[in-house]
Amino acid sequence: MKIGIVGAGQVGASAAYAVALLGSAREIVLIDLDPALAAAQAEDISHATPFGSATDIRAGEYADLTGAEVIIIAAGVSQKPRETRLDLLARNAEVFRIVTGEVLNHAPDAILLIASNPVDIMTGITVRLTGLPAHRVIGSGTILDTARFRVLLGQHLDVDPRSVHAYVLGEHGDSEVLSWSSAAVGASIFGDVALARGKPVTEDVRARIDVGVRRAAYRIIEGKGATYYGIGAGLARLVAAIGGDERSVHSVSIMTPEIEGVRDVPLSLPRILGKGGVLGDVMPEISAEERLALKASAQMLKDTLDAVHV
Ligand SMILES: NC(=O)C1=CN([C@@H]2O[C@H](COP(=O)(O)OP(=O)(O)OC[C@H]3O[C@@H](n4cnc5c(N)ncnc54)[C@H](O)[C@@H]3O)[C@@H](O)[C@H]2O)C=CC1
Ligand SMILES: CC(=O)C(=O)O
Repeated sequence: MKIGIVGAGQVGASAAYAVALLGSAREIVLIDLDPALAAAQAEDISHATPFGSATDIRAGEYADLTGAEVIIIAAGVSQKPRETRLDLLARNAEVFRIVTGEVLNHAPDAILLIASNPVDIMTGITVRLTGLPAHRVIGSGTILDTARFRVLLGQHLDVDPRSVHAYVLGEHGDSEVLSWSSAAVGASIFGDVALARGKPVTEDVRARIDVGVRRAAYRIIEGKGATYYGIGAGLARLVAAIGGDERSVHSVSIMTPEIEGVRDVPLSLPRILGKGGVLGDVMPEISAEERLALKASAQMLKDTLDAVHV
């Protein structure tokens, strides 16, 4: 499969590196406003391929996207310390006006994977700008928050996070909803396993893990200026799910007709991914408190998107 990545900065390059190691695509084209950066990233990552997979990676122009089945958009500005994701909206909306037009001209049939922040709003804006159906414009949404949640839940129980099934719903951002009520280890309820293993989910444990997930980006950006390895691996995983027509479940963001009474809103729910993009939703049973939080997150995202004029 051929894929394109627009934005060859830290996130775009990390995604390309992860795709090359996982072997989730045969060919990668990297595009950036700064062609020298794209060329340098492509050359550097190509030197990893003998250790990973037979992936051809090169820098290119928009015309080189012809035939790409998936295009990751990671172009634009990123948060500086103390900025929120929503603070990036006006600047990245301008970038997307240019980028989406070029992408559509050269790869009208591609599935778009949006990574730029605020990712839910950028996903909604991309649907508006391109007119593509919702299932083909997929924001990485809460894949990273879900991964952070699973890591911390796994650490709490000393269990492999791949055996922890838990989702973060709603916004990829401050209003996100950690669904504790639907969290599971293997096929058992997380809280029951925690109790049985002598590590109950107390208020303190919940608060520590909530901050660990919700504030992760702020902590990492304070420490090293940006986050990129986690999302890079997550994007490569989504590419594999689509390219391999896996029908695996990931918490990604798409324009959603209705959730908790809020209509036409971009947000994350667990969804089935395959060749055509999003093939369906797998909404977990969640508590009344989580439903209220999800409604508030959805309403905030809807109000923010409605206020954008593109
Ligand atoms: N969805 C998620 O979970 C995450 C999203 N992000 C977001 O990803 C985005 C990229 O972050 P980084 O890679 O760290 O930033 P970066 O600054 O390292 O890279 C952004 C790249 O976009 C390029 N660019 C800007 N305008 C462009 C245009 N018109 N056409 C083509 N390329 C253009 C820049 O030249 C730059 O190389 C940010 O919005 C950031 O907030 C970051 C981490 C996680
Ligand atoms: C930057 C960002 O969105 C994150 O690391 O979650």
